[in-house]
Amino acid sequence: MFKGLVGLVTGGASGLGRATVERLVKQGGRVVICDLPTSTGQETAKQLKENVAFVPIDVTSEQDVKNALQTTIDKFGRLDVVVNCAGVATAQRVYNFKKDQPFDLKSFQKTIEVNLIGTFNVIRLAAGLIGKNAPDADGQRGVIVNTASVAAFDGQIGQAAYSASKAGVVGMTLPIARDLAKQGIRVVTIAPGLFRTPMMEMLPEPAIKSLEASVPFPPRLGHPQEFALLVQSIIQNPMLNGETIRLDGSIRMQP
Ligand SMILES: CC(=O)CC(=O)SCCNC(=O)CCNC(=O)[C@H](O)C(C)(C)COP(=O)(O)OP(=O)(O)OC[C@H]1O[C@@H](n2cnc3c(N)ncnc32)[C@H](O)[C@@H]1OP(=O)(O)O
Ligand SMILES: NC(=O)C1=CN([C@@H]2O[C@H](COP(=O)(O)OP(=O)(O)OC[C@H]3O[C@@H](n4cnc5c(N)ncnc54)[C@H](O)[C@@H]3O)[C@@H](O)[C@H]2O)C=CC1
Repeated sequence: MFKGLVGLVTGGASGLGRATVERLVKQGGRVVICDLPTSTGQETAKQLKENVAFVPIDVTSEQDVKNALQTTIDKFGRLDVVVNCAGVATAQRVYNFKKDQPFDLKSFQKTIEVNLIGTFNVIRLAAGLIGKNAPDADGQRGVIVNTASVAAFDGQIGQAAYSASKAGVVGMTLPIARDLAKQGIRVVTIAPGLFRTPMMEMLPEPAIKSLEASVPFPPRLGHPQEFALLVQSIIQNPMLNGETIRLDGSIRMQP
């Protein structure tokens, strides 16, 4: 189905990103995994064999992302799809009155830096490469998929930084889609609910259980493969553009 397609997946060593890499490869695509040097990207690429390459990057670095794009060209000759999954989760009260301590500003900045600015950094540099593709019969040159979160809309206590970063991703989706429309590049954001990944497993099990029980249907955490399935649908459906899609079993998170 994706024979000839070349993808670049940030955060591709783990969780939702990894499931996306696996699906793209299973459908015949070739993929560059971009993740931190400390991640399991190298092992993941080895397991998935010759159609996958790993480039250690920090998404916030211009030089790192340029290197990843150069490797994509050197190894696979083109770039059709970017999936931005790299992200970090933080939880802290705006002011901890028990400890008389304000939210750590560096932590707020880091969350915005990785989740919002990192996503934008990858989009702005990758767009230049995707835009060089010859257009298909519909005029399309490629697709960019971003990952926000339902926390962009109903963030819980402690999620000020995380929600702000993800709301930024939602907010820039339409203007970037409009901006890149002339070039035939679509931009779509997924806002996942709760998915069982290493990020989610950082929460204490009782918190996971209570969150799980608050999903109307199906009353469970999502499987990363279900995220990857939506990425595939977005790539396949040319009318999806400039939109954020919630993928959440209709959860609306409580305070
Ligand atoms: C990854 C994704 O993209 C998907 C998601 O967003 S999944 C949702 C993730 N949610 C989170 O990460 C929640 C983050 N928040 C927290 O972990 C904690 O609120 C916190 C660590 C920031 C603060 O903890 P704390 O200051 O120790 O608060 P704590 O003493 O536990 O609780 C204080 C009060 O707030 C309530 N509370 C704290 N966290 C809560 C929560 N997540 N939901 C509901 N109530 C909460 C407690 O019930 C308690 O209530 P009362 O004292 O009024 O009875
Ligand atoms: N798991 C969930 O329930 C949800 C996850 N999300 C979002 O989905 C995305 C993927 O999350 P998960 O797979 O759950 O988490 P994960 O923690 O399993 O994977 C995130 C990956 O991003 C990488 N990463 C972090 N900072 C990076 C940086 N600066 N540069 C390059 N790579 C970096 C990590 O090394 C890791 O491999 C994140 O953006 C997250 O915020 C959104 C909603 C729900």
